[in-house]
Amino acid sequence: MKELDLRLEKVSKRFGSSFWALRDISMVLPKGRITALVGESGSGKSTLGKIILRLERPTSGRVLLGGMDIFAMGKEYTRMVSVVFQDPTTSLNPRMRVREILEEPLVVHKVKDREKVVVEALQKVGLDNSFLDRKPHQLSGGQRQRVAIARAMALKPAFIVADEPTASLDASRKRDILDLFVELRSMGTGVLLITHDITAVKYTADILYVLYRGKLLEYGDKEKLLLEPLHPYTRYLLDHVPARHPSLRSKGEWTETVPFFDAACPFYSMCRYRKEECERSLREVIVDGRFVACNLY
Ligand SMILES: Nc1ncnc2c1ncn2[C@@H]1O[C@H](COP(=O)(O)OP(=O)(O)OP(=O)(O)O)[C@@H](O)[C@H]1O
Repeated sequence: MKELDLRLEKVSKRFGSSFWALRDISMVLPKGRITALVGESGSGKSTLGKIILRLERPTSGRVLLGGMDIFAMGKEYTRMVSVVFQDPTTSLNPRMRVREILEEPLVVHKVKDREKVVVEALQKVGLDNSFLDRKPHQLSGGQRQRVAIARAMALKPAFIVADEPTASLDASRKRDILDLFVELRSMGTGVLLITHDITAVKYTADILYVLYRGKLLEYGDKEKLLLEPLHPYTRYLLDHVPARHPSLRSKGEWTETVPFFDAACPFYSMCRYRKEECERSLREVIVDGRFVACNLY
């Protein structure tokens, strides 16, 4: 049987007539691994997540699950790939009780023994049965995100896309939620962790993809990448580990050394090491087992 992985093949996404939010993205999400996708605000992370969730269609390229085009698949796809959004306040229906929130996907997919599945899912995220009859406003932020994760886990999906799942939480709650993703990995689930938070990446991820202005600039084994980043943008990103959400940081950190224009390398105008050729062409190479798109290599 073909290995069950999620695979993006040269996925591009254009908004309007000329804005490319994603350019030629190829990536593989293995099962039982946490793959982190990092990049600053506006780099295209959420757009990529939405494409995997079939909420957006790529302008070109393909997304495959176990070799099948996901846009040709039926309802079974939503059973195999589920989602945890950033803000559980908006992603959970305020009128529903926890029981109904957890049951909803089970009803859609005609799962039997729903009560048992619901209770099990709740237990896995560390909440007891007393939560079943509560509504989202009766829960703390951390508990709401636990419920969102329980809902995502209930169908035992092969993959979970988590888009900034800890952004709305304080530091101690963050760690608890990240631990749940680590547990999901041990159960064989593949996780795509979309984040701007390098600390979360350090703590959980196995594989790291670095996205900048819609282009993958570097990816590979997390340990190697954090220890010895190759791309000047990855180095820049790690030197500026955000203490706060990007929207709250001072703009000064992002000074461009020349005005931005559409060079072959999207980091051209920020890069201290740029060469003349970076304006016209960008080399993509494998160095020490990882991918880097940079003319320095
Ligand atoms: N539906 C849309 N129509 C037009 N432009 C869009 C649309 N969705 C996203 N974009 C643009 O695409 C770019 C990438 O957006 P995206 O939300 O994917 O980035 P992101 O890396 O997730 O950022 P953030 O961390 O701020 O959510 C942005 O410039 C955004 O304005």
